[in-house]
Amino acid sequence: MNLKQIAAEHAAAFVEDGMKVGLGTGSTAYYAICRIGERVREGLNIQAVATSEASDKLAREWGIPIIPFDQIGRLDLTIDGADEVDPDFNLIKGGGGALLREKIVAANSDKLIIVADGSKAVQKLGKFPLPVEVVPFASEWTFQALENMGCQPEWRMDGQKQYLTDNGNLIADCHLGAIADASELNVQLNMLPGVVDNGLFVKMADVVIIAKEDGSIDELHRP
Ligand SMILES: O=C[C@H](O)[C@H](O)[C@H](O)COP(=O)(O)O
Repeated sequence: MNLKQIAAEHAAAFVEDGMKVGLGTGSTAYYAICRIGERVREGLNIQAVATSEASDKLAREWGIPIIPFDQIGRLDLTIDGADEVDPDFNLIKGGGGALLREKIVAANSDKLIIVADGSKAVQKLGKFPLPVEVVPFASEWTFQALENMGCQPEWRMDGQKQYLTDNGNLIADCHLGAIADASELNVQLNMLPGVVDNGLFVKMADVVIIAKEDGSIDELHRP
């Protein structure tokens, strides 16, 4: 079993009968969806929402009942991955482009459980380029505004074309280096007209599950 799978399967055990569950996106959340799917096939009764078209498809393949977001109500928990996790439970997410739906689903969850291998645990966020989701209208103007803020943005590409999120928006990956104040940066970015959201999840994670090189697991709970 690889480390992502170890962390994800540990988290899947948090899901109980009757729960409403948010399903994350990415190569770590993948294993959580598969494990939850196995449990559904064994008789676990849950309702779920997915944070991306890819996770929606995977969940349906496993037979996990997917409910439209606006019909499911408050979620008991969401299991998702992250690109970076700091000691204060702040995250960078969106390496897979799903940050907006992930943040909405996380905000609608009683508990956000983050699963990751040890490489994602950092002292300071920012080595991983911070994804910023930008509406296509006036996108070069927004890009310039990000540059003026010193964010060193770079459009995410999909071959020769600009990458498009599930919401039809663009992603500017911002090469920030160590982020001094994630909370302040989160607000500053989201105040820019044209920015839909960014990949900083400030104190949204409740539990962080890290699988380490030796196969052991750190299960950290936000105080
Ligand atoms: O947009 C994608 C998500 O935020 C992912 O959860 C994040 O990028 C981590 O992905 P992975 O588990 O593949 O490293």
